Amino acid sequence: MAKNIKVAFKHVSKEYDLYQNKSDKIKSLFLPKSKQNQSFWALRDVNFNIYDGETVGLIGINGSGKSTISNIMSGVIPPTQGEVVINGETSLIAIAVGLKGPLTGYENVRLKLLMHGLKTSEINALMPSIIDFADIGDFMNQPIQNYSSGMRSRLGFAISVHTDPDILVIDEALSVGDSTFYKKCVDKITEFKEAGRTIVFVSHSLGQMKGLCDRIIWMHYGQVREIGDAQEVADKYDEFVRWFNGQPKSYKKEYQDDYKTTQKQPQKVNYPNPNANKYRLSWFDKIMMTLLIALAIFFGYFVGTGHSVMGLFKASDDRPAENQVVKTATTETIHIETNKTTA
Ligand SMILES: Nc1ncnc2c1ncn2[C@@H]1O[C@H](COP(=O)(O)OP(=O)(O)OP(=O)(O)O)[C@@H](O)[C@H]1O
Repeated sequence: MAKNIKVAFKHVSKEYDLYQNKSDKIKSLFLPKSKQNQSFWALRDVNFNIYDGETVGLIGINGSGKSTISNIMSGVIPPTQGEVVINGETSLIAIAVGLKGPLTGYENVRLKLLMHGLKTSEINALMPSIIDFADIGDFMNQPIQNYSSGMRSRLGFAISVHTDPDILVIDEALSVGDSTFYKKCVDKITEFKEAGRTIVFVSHSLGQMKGLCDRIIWMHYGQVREIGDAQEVADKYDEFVRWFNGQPKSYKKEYQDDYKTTQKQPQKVNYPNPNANKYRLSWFDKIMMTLLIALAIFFGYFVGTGHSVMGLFKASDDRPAENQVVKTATTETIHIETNKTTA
């Protein structure tokens, strides 16, 4: 029987612009691509399918593109080129994604579940179970910017598993929890697997990968190096890491620099993203953005300096003469001083 594809990456590439400063970033919205800064291809021509009910691991050294894939898969960022097909609803659990720092634990739960389309009554019904799973006590009332990474992960995991997703993407979220929480998460993942859900798992831990995954995708500097049986790919990756760690420092640097340089070079073959127009800014959007930025600077100036906007519209004759202003200020100062002395 043919397996149903849950996630398909077809010639997917992701380009990031390497900005020197914030103003470069704003300028890039308006400049043609040819005049912009250097770019970096975090993913190049990535192809894979993930099937219904599979648990697939993403492995690779730092910067190899694992989180870029998990973010594209979860709709957090768009691909630059190629096509991504997702058959179902994805829920991403990652330490740095999806939770809003200034909001409390409770507020984050409500916000995330509302975004998943749940009604208030459904959220209220799920709340006790989420609180129980996260097990962070009174911290539920605190803004999550005060949480440790383990606590964020607990809350993120608790929320995501209660959204009942078709595809669960877990990006390094297990690596920061303590062993009790880890066990709880693994039990939940096993429950998901047994229920036939699809899981994508990003981790640096080969032990976790071998224990939980059916297949592994090994990413290497933005490209797929191997896809296959979890045990086999994990062993090959382990062998590579051991080999690499055994190399002299100068060789390691040369190896890394060579790949990074290649990642800065333009694409040789371009595969269009069929959904690109969904993400592209139209000229209308650009004009509206310019107007909004101009208005923000305009009002920001008045808020920052304490001047009144109405002052702009006053006839110049109505404005007090310079010496008059000085006189008023002096009178006020004397008045305040007098009050202070009498008090
Ligand atoms: N916003 C960005 N702007 C520029 N480069 C970026 C951006 N985000 C990621 N990158 C680069 O893209 C590459 C892939 O990053 P990604 O976070 O996907 O790697 P990773 O495999 O998840 O790494 P790690 O194991 O360290 O989490 C890295 O070289 C990173 O520096």
